[in-house]
Amino acid sequence: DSVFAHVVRAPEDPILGVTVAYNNDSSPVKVNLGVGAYRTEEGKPLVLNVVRRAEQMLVNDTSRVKEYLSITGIADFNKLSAKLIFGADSPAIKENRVTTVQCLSGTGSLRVGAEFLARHYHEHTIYIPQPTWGNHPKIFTLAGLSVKYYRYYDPATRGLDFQGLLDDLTAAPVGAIVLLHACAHNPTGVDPTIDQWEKIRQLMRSKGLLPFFDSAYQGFASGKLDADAQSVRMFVADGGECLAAQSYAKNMGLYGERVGALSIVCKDSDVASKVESQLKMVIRPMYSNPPIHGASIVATILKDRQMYDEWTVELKAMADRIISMRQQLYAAMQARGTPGDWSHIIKQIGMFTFTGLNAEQVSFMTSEYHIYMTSDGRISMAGLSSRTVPHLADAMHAAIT
Ligand SMILES: Cc1[nH+]cc(COP(=O)(O)O)c(CN[C@@H](CCC(=O)O)C(=O)O)c1O
Repeated sequence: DSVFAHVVRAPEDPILGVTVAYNNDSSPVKVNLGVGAYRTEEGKPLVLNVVRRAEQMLVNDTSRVKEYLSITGIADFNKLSAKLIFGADSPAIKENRVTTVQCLSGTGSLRVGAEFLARHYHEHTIYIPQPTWGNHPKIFTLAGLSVKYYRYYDPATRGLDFQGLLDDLTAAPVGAIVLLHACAHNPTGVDPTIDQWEKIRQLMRSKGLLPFFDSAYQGFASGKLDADAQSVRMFVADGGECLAAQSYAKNMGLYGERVGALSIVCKDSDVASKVESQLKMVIRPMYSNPPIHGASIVATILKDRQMYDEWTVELKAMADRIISMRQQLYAAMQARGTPGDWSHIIKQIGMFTFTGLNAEQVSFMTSEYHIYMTSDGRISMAGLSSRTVPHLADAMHAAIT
Protein backbone atom coordinates (compact mmCIF):
# COMPACT_ATOMS: atom_id res chain seq x y z
CA ASP A 1 0.00 0.00 0.00
CA SER A 2 0.95 3.69 -0.17
CA VAL A 3 4.05 4.96 1.56
CA PHE A 4 1.81 7.78 2.74
CA ALA A 5 -0.80 5.44 4.22
CA HIS A 6 0.09 6.73 7.69
CA VAL A 7 -0.74 10.35 6.80
CA VAL A 8 -3.65 11.59 8.98
CA ARG A 9 -6.19 14.07 7.69
CA ALA A 10 -5.34 17.60 8.83
CA PRO A 11 -8.10 19.91 10.12
CA GLU A 12 -9.32 22.75 7.89
CA ASP A 13 -7.69 26.13 8.56
CA PRO A 14 -9.71 28.07 11.20
CA ILE A 15 -10.10 31.03 8.82
CA LEU A 16 -9.88 29.69 5.26
CA GLY A 17 -11.88 26.63 6.27
CA VAL A 18 -14.88 28.87 6.97
CA THR A 19 -15.08 29.67 3.25
CA VAL A 20 -14.97 25.93 2.47
CA ALA A 21 -17.94 25.36 4.79
CA TYR A 22 -19.75 28.40 3.33
CA ASN A 23 -19.29 27.13 -0.21
CA ASN A 24 -20.71 23.76 0.81
CA ASP A 25 -23.90 25.36 2.18
CA SER A 26 -26.76 25.58 -0.36
CA SER A 27 -28.91 27.90 1.79
CA PRO A 28 -30.06 31.05 -0.03
CA VAL A 29 -29.63 33.09 3.16
CA LYS A 30 -26.03 32.08 3.88
CA VAL A 31 -23.56 34.91 4.64
CA ASN A 32 -19.76 34.57 4.68
CA LEU A 33 -18.25 36.76 7.40
CA GLY A 34 -15.13 34.61 7.75
CA VAL A 35 -12.19 35.53 5.53
CA GLY A 36 -11.02 39.13 5.71
CA ALA A 37 -11.66 39.88 2.05
CA TYR A 38 -13.58 42.95 0.84
CA ARG A 39 -17.01 42.44 -0.71
CA THR A 40 -19.20 45.05 -2.38
CA GLU A 41 -22.74 46.00 -1.29
CA GLU A 42 -23.80 43.32 -3.81
CA GLY A 43 -21.63 40.80 -1.92
CA LYS A 44 -19.14 40.46 -4.75
CA PRO A 45 -15.30 40.62 -4.68
CA LEU A 46 -13.99 43.97 -5.97
CA VAL A 47 -11.25 44.62 -8.49
CA LEU A 48 -10.33 48.30 -8.16
CA ASN A 49 -10.77 50.40 -11.32
CA VAL A 50 -7.22 51.67 -10.96
CA VAL A 51 -6.00 48.07 -10.88
CA ARG A 52 -7.89 47.26 -14.08
CA ARG A 53 -6.38 50.36 -15.70
CA ALA A 54 -2.86 49.42 -14.61
CA GLU A 55 -3.34 45.88 -15.93
CA GLN A 56 -4.56 47.25 -19.28
CA MET A 57 -1.44 49.41 -19.52
CA LEU A 58 0.75 46.40 -18.76
CA VAL A 59 -1.00 44.23 -21.36
CA ASN A 60 -0.75 46.98 -24.00
CA ASP A 61 2.96 47.44 -23.36
CA THR A 62 4.31 44.90 -25.82
CA SER A 63 7.88 45.60 -24.72
CA ARG A 64 7.17 43.77 -21.47
CA VAL A 65 8.63 40.25 -21.13
CA LYS A 66 8.17 37.38 -18.70
CA GLU A 67 11.79 37.01 -17.62
CA TYR A 68 12.75 35.97 -14.08
CA LEU A 69 12.74 38.79 -11.59
CA SER A 70 15.81 39.18 -9.38
CA ILE A 71 15.64 37.34 -6.05
CA THR A 72 14.60 40.60 -4.35
CA GLY A 73 11.86 41.34 -6.91
CA ILE A 74 11.02 44.53 -8.82
CA ALA A 75 13.34 47.33 -7.60
CA ASP A 76 10.74 50.06 -8.35
CA PHE A 77 8.12 48.13 -6.39
CA ASN A 78 10.47 47.76 -3.41
CA LYS A 79 11.37 51.47 -3.33
CA LEU A 80 7.75 52.54 -3.71
CA SER A 81 6.60 50.09 -1.01
CA ALA A 82 9.15 51.47 1.44
CA LYS A 83 7.97 55.00 0.63
CA LEU A 84 4.34 53.98 1.17
CA ILE A 85 4.86 52.66 4.67
CA PHE A 86 7.76 54.80 5.95
CA GLY A 87 6.71 58.02 4.21
CA ALA A 88 8.22 59.91 1.28
CA ASP A 89 10.28 62.03 3.71
CA SER A 90 11.51 59.09 5.83
CA PRO A 91 15.01 59.74 7.24
CA ALA A 92 15.78 56.03 6.98
CA ILE A 93 15.06 56.05 3.25
CA LYS A 94 17.02 59.28 2.72
CA GLU A 95 20.04 57.76 4.51
CA ASN A 96 19.66 54.56 2.46
CA ARG A 97 19.29 52.49 5.67
CA VAL A 98 16.30 50.46 4.49
CA THR A 99 16.40 47.20 2.58
CA THR A 100 13.12 46.08 1.02
CA VAL A 101 12.49 42.76 -0.73
CA GLN A 102 9.37 41.78 -2.68
CA CYS A 103 7.75 38.74 -1.03
CA LEU A 104 4.66 36.58 -1.43
CA SER A 105 2.13 38.95 0.13
CA GLY A 106 1.98 39.52 3.89
CA THR A 107 2.40 35.88 4.84
CA GLY A 108 5.51 35.51 2.70
CA SER A 109 7.01 38.75 4.04
CA LEU A 110 6.47 37.57 7.62
CA ARG A 111 7.98 34.17 6.87
CA VAL A 112 11.08 35.55 5.11
CA GLY A 113 11.60 37.99 7.96
CA ALA A 114 11.21 35.25 10.55
CA GLU A 115 13.64 32.92 8.75
CA PHE A 116 16.16 35.77 8.52
CA LEU A 117 15.84 36.50 12.25
CA ALA A 118 16.18 32.81 13.16
CA ARG A 119 19.51 32.75 11.29
CA HIS A 120 20.97 36.18 12.03
CA TYR A 121 19.42 37.56 15.23
CA HIS A 122 20.69 36.41 18.61
CA GLU A 123 17.32 36.32 20.41
CA HIS A 124 14.89 33.73 19.06
CA THR A 125 11.92 34.57 21.27
CA ILE A 126 9.11 36.47 19.56
CA TYR A 127 6.23 37.97 21.54
CA ILE A 128 2.93 38.09 19.66
CA PRO A 129 -0.35 39.64 20.88
CA GLN A 130 -3.06 37.59 22.61
CA PRO A 131 -5.16 37.13 20.47
CA THR A 132 -3.63 37.61 17.04
CA TRP A 133 -4.08 36.41 13.44
CA GLY A 134 -4.24 32.62 13.59
CA ASN A 135 -1.39 32.10 11.13
CA HIS A 136 1.16 34.15 13.13
CA PRO A 137 2.23 31.48 15.66
CA LYS A 138 2.61 28.85 12.93
CA ILE A 139 4.69 31.11 10.66
CA PHE A 140 7.12 32.04 13.43
CA THR A 141 7.36 28.57 14.96
CA LEU A 142 8.06 26.92 11.59
CA ALA A 143 10.72 29.55 10.90
CA GLY A 144 12.51 28.41 14.06
CA LEU A 145 11.51 31.16 16.49
CA SER A 146 9.97 30.45 19.89
CA VAL A 147 6.57 32.08 20.29
CA LYS A 148 5.38 33.76 23.48
CA TYR A 149 2.34 35.97 24.00
CA TYR A 150 1.82 39.44 25.37
CA ARG A 151 -1.54 40.48 26.77
CA TYR A 152 -3.41 42.67 24.26
CA TYR A 153 -7.23 42.38 24.44
CA ASP A 154 -9.32 42.87 27.57
CA PRO A 155 -12.63 40.95 27.20
CA ALA A 156 -14.12 42.92 30.09
CA THR A 157 -13.72 46.30 28.41
CA ARG A 158 -13.49 44.88 24.88
CA GLY A 159 -10.57 47.27 24.60
CA LEU A 160 -6.79 47.20 24.93
CA ASP A 161 -5.26 45.61 28.04
CA PHE A 162 -2.60 48.32 27.99
CA GLN A 163 -1.18 47.65 31.45
CA GLY A 164 -1.01 43.93 30.72
CA LEU A 165 0.78 44.69 27.45
CA LEU A 166 3.34 46.91 29.21
CA ASP A 167 3.87 44.39 32.02
CA ASP A 168 4.44 41.50 29.60
CA LEU A 169 6.85 43.48 27.41
CA THR A 170 8.66 44.70 30.54
CA ALA A 171 9.09 41.08 31.61
CA ALA A 172 10.35 40.03 28.15
CA PRO A 173 14.05 39.15 27.85
CA VAL A 174 16.25 42.01 26.61
CA GLY A 175 16.36 41.98 22.81
CA ALA A 176 13.25 39.83 22.33
CA ILE A 177 11.37 40.28 19.05
CA VAL A 178 7.90 41.83 19.36
CA LEU A 179 5.25 41.45 16.65
CA LEU A 180 3.11 44.59 16.33
CA HIS A 181 0.03 45.02 14.15
CA ALA A 182 0.70 48.39 12.45
CA CYS A 183 -3.05 49.22 12.42
CA ALA A 184 -6.46 47.53 12.43
CA HIS A 185 -5.55 44.71 14.81
CA ASN A 186 -6.80 41.32 13.66
CA PRO A 187 -9.06 39.90 15.15
CA THR A 188 -9.97 42.50 17.80
CA GLY A 189 -10.21 45.74 15.80
CA VAL A 190 -8.61 47.44 18.82
CA ASP A 191 -5.51 49.63 18.27
CA PRO A 192 -3.35 51.53 20.78
CA THR A 193 -3.83 55.31 20.74
CA ILE A 194 -0.93 57.42 19.52
CA ASP A 195 0.02 58.18 23.16
CA GLN A 196 -0.05 54.47 23.98
CA TRP A 197 2.09 53.74 20.92
CA GLU A 198 4.65 56.28 22.18
CA LYS A 199 4.78 54.56 25.58
CA ILE A 200 5.19 51.17 23.84
CA ARG A 201 7.98 52.61 21.73
CA GLN A 202 9.81 54.05 24.76
CA LEU A 203 9.53 50.77 26.66
CA MET A 204 10.68 48.69 23.69
CA ARG A 205 13.65 50.92 22.88
CA SER A 206 14.67 50.99 26.57
CA LYS A 207 14.84 47.19 26.59
CA GLY A 208 16.28 46.77 23.11
CA LEU A 209 13.14 44.83 22.02
CA LEU A 210 13.10 44.40 18.23
CA PRO A 211 9.87 45.62 16.56
CA PHE A 212 8.47 43.44 13.77
CA PHE A 213 5.49 45.29 12.25
CA ASP A 214 2.81 43.45 10.34
CA SER A 215 1.04 45.95 8.06
CA ALA A 216 -1.76 44.13 6.26
CA TYR A 217 -4.41 46.88 6.39
CA GLN A 218 -2.69 50.20 5.70
CA GLY A 219 -5.46 52.56 4.60
CA PHE A 220 -8.26 50.31 5.87
CA ALA A 221 -8.28 51.48 9.48
CA SER A 222 -8.76 55.20 8.92
CA GLY A 223 -9.14 55.29 5.13
CA LYS A 224 -5.87 57.28 5.08
CA LEU A 225 -2.60 55.63 4.13
CA ASP A 226 -0.31 57.98 6.09
CA ALA A 227 -2.43 57.91 9.26
CA ASP A 228 -2.43 54.11 9.27
CA ALA A 229 1.37 54.00 9.10
CA GLN A 230 1.92 56.37 12.01
CA SER A 231 2.88 53.64 14.50
CA VAL A 232 5.61 52.35 12.18
CA ARG A 233 6.88 55.86 11.43
CA MET A 234 7.20 56.71 15.15
CA PHE A 235 9.63 53.85 15.62
CA VAL A 236 11.62 54.64 12.46
CA ALA A 237 11.81 58.33 13.43
CA ASP A 238 13.75 57.47 16.60
CA GLY A 239 16.61 56.09 14.51
CA GLY A 240 16.20 52.56 15.83
CA GLU A 241 15.98 49.36 13.82
CA CYS A 242 12.81 47.40 12.93
CA LEU A 243 11.22 45.03 10.45
CA ALA A 244 8.00 45.67 8.56
CA ALA A 245 5.91 43.24 6.51
CA GLN A 246 3.49 44.77 4.00
CA SER A 247 0.57 43.20 2.17
CA TYR A 248 -1.32 44.62 -0.84
CA ALA A 249 -3.97 41.90 -0.58
CA LYS A 250 -6.62 44.06 1.07
CA ASN A 251 -5.79 47.68 0.37
CA MET A 252 -5.28 47.10 -3.33
CA GLY A 253 -7.55 44.07 -3.63
CA LEU A 254 -4.70 41.91 -4.96
CA TYR A 255 -5.44 38.90 -2.71
CA GLY A 256 -4.64 36.15 -5.18
CA GLU A 257 -1.68 37.98 -6.79
CA ARG A 258 0.30 37.46 -3.58
CA VAL A 259 1.96 40.90 -3.51
CA GLY A 260 3.88 42.04 -0.45
CA ALA A 261 7.21 43.37 0.78
CA LEU A 262 9.52 42.90 3.74
CA SER A 263 11.55 45.93 4.84
CA ILE A 264 14.33 45.93 7.42
CA VAL A 265 15.36 49.35 8.73
CA CYS A 266 19.01 49.23 9.83
CA LYS A 267 21.45 51.53 11.58
CA ASP A 268 23.40 52.34 8.44
CA SER A 269 23.45 51.63 4.72
CA ASP A 270 26.39 49.23 4.93
CA VAL A 271 24.48 46.99 7.35
CA ALA A 272 21.37 47.32 5.18
CA SER A 273 23.20 46.04 2.13
CA LYS A 274 24.67 43.09 4.04
CA VAL A 275 21.20 42.30 5.43
CA GLU A 276 19.81 42.36 1.88
CA SER A 277 22.50 39.92 0.74
CA GLN A 278 21.43 37.50 3.49
CA LEU A 279 17.72 37.97 2.71
CA LYS A 280 18.57 36.72 -0.78
CA MET A 281 20.07 33.58 0.78
CA VAL A 282 16.75 32.97 2.58
CA ILE A 283 14.59 33.58 -0.52
CA ARG A 284 16.57 31.73 -3.20
CA PRO A 285 16.07 28.20 -1.74
CA MET A 286 12.50 29.02 -0.63
CA TYR A 287 10.86 30.18 -3.90
CA SER A 288 13.84 31.63 -5.81
CA ASN A 289 12.21 34.85 -7.00
CA PRO A 290 8.75 36.44 -6.72
CA PRO A 291 5.88 36.69 -9.26
CA ILE A 292 6.00 39.55 -11.73
CA HIS A 293 2.37 40.48 -12.42
CA GLY A 294 0.95 41.72 -9.12
CA ALA A 295 4.03 43.76 -8.20
CA SER A 296 4.00 45.34 -11.68
CA ILE A 297 0.43 46.50 -11.04
CA VAL A 298 1.41 48.00 -7.68
CA ALA A 299 4.50 49.74 -9.09
CA THR A 300 2.45 51.14 -12.01
CA ILE A 301 -0.07 52.65 -9.58
CA LEU A 302 2.35 53.91 -6.93
CA LYS A 303 4.69 55.66 -9.36
CA ASP A 304 1.94 57.63 -11.11
CA ARG A 305 0.55 60.52 -9.02
CA GLN A 306 -2.83 60.47 -10.70
CA MET A 307 -3.24 56.68 -10.34
CA TYR A 308 -2.05 56.86 -6.73
CA ASP A 309 -4.71 59.51 -6.02
CA GLU A 310 -7.34 57.38 -7.75
CA TRP A 311 -6.30 54.43 -5.58
CA THR A 312 -6.67 56.46 -2.37
CA VAL A 313 -10.22 57.43 -3.42
CA GLU A 314 -11.20 53.80 -4.04
CA LEU A 315 -9.49 52.69 -0.83
CA LYS A 316 -11.39 55.29 1.20
CA ALA A 317 -14.64 54.10 -0.40
CA MET A 318 -13.94 50.55 0.80
CA ALA A 319 -13.07 51.76 4.30
CA ASP A 320 -16.21 53.93 4.37
CA ARG A 321 -18.46 51.05 3.33
CA ILE A 322 -17.10 48.96 6.19
CA ILE A 323 -17.78 51.81 8.62
CA SER A 324 -21.32 52.09 7.32
CA MET A 325 -21.79 48.35 7.94
CA ARG A 326 -20.64 48.92 11.54
CA GLN A 327 -23.20 51.67 11.99
CA GLN A 328 -26.00 49.60 10.43
CA LEU A 329 -25.22 46.53 12.53
CA TYR A 330 -25.03 48.60 15.71
CA ALA A 331 -28.38 50.23 14.89
CA ALA A 332 -29.92 46.84 14.19
CA MET A 333 -28.74 45.50 17.58
CA GLN A 334 -30.16 48.59 19.26
CA ALA A 335 -33.46 48.20 17.43
CA ARG A 336 -33.76 44.61 18.66
CA GLY A 337 -32.90 45.59 22.20
CA THR A 338 -30.37 42.78 22.28
CA PRO A 339 -29.02 42.58 25.85
CA GLY A 340 -25.48 43.90 26.33
CA ASP A 341 -23.44 46.88 25.22
CA TRP A 342 -22.77 46.64 21.48
CA SER A 343 -20.88 49.92 21.11
CA HIS A 344 -17.67 48.02 20.38
CA ILE A 345 -19.15 47.36 16.93
CA ILE A 346 -18.72 51.06 16.10
CA LYS A 347 -15.61 51.65 18.21
CA GLN A 348 -13.48 48.91 16.68
CA ILE A 349 -11.62 49.71 13.45
CA GLY A 350 -10.46 47.94 10.30
CA MET A 351 -12.12 44.95 8.69
CA PHE A 352 -13.22 43.01 11.72
CA THR A 353 -15.60 43.19 14.64
CA PHE A 354 -14.61 41.05 17.59
CA THR A 355 -18.18 40.44 18.74
CA GLY A 356 -17.50 38.70 22.05
CA LEU A 357 -19.70 35.77 20.96
CA ASN A 358 -18.31 32.41 22.07
CA ALA A 359 -17.72 29.29 19.96
CA GLU A 360 -21.05 27.76 21.01
CA GLN A 361 -22.99 30.88 20.01
CA VAL A 362 -21.07 30.99 16.73
CA SER A 363 -21.90 27.39 15.89
CA PHE A 364 -25.57 28.10 16.73
CA MET A 365 -25.55 31.04 14.30
CA THR A 366 -24.00 28.87 11.63
CA SER A 367 -26.38 25.93 12.01
CA GLU A 368 -29.58 27.97 12.56
CA TYR A 369 -28.91 31.10 10.46
CA HIS A 370 -26.19 30.03 8.00
CA ILE A 371 -23.86 32.77 9.26
CA TYR A 372 -20.25 31.83 8.53
CA MET A 373 -17.61 33.38 10.81
CA THR A 374 -14.56 32.29 12.77
CA SER A 375 -15.16 30.45 16.03
CA ASP A 376 -13.44 33.19 18.04
CA GLY A 377 -16.44 35.44 17.38
CA ARG A 378 -14.75 37.59 14.75
CA ILE A 379 -16.83 38.85 11.82
CA SER A 380 -15.49 40.39 8.65
CA MET A 381 -17.60 43.53 8.25
CA ALA A 382 -16.72 43.65 4.55
CA GLY A 383 -18.79 40.48 4.10
CA LEU A 384 -21.95 42.35 5.15
CA SER A 385 -24.36 44.40 3.05
CA SER A 386 -27.45 46.47 3.94
CA ARG A 387 -29.46 43.48 2.78
CA THR A 388 -27.79 40.97 5.13
CA VAL A 389 -27.33 43.13 8.25
CA PRO A 390 -30.87 42.34 9.56
CA HIS A 391 -30.27 38.62 9.12
CA LEU A 392 -27.00 38.81 11.09
CA ALA A 393 -28.61 40.93 13.80
CA ASP A 394 -31.45 38.38 14.10
CA ALA A 395 -28.87 35.59 14.42
CA MET A 396 -26.85 37.45 17.08
CA HIS A 397 -30.02 38.35 18.97
CA ALA A 398 -31.12 34.72 18.95
CA ALA A 399 -27.66 33.52 19.99
CA ILE A 400 -27.60 35.92 22.95
CA THR A 401 -31.16 35.51 24.25
C1 LIG B 1 -2.65 40.59 10.40
C2 LIG B 1 -2.49 39.88 9.08
N1 LIG B 1 -1.22 39.72 8.58
C3 LIG B 1 -1.01 39.09 7.43
C4 LIG B 1 -2.07 38.59 6.69
C5 LIG B 1 -1.66 37.86 5.42
O1 LIG B 1 -2.29 38.27 4.33
P1 LIG B 1 -1.68 37.91 2.86
O2 LIG B 1 -1.11 39.18 2.39
O3 LIG B 1 -2.87 37.42 2.08
O4 LIG B 1 -0.64 36.85 3.00
C6 LIG B 1 -3.41 38.71 7.13
C7 LIG B 1 -4.59 38.18 6.33
N2 LIG B 1 -5.64 37.64 7.13
C8 LIG B 1 -7.00 37.65 6.62
C9 LIG B 1 -7.11 36.95 5.27
C10 LIG B 1 -7.24 35.46 5.25
C11 LIG B 1 -6.05 34.79 5.89
O5 LIG B 1 -6.19 34.39 7.07
O6 LIG B 1 -5.01 34.67 5.24
C12 LIG B 1 -7.95 37.09 7.67
O7 LIG B 1 -7.52 37.07 8.87
O8 LIG B 1 -9.09 36.76 7.32
C13 LIG B 1 -3.60 39.39 8.35
O9 LIG B 1 -4.84 39.56 8.85
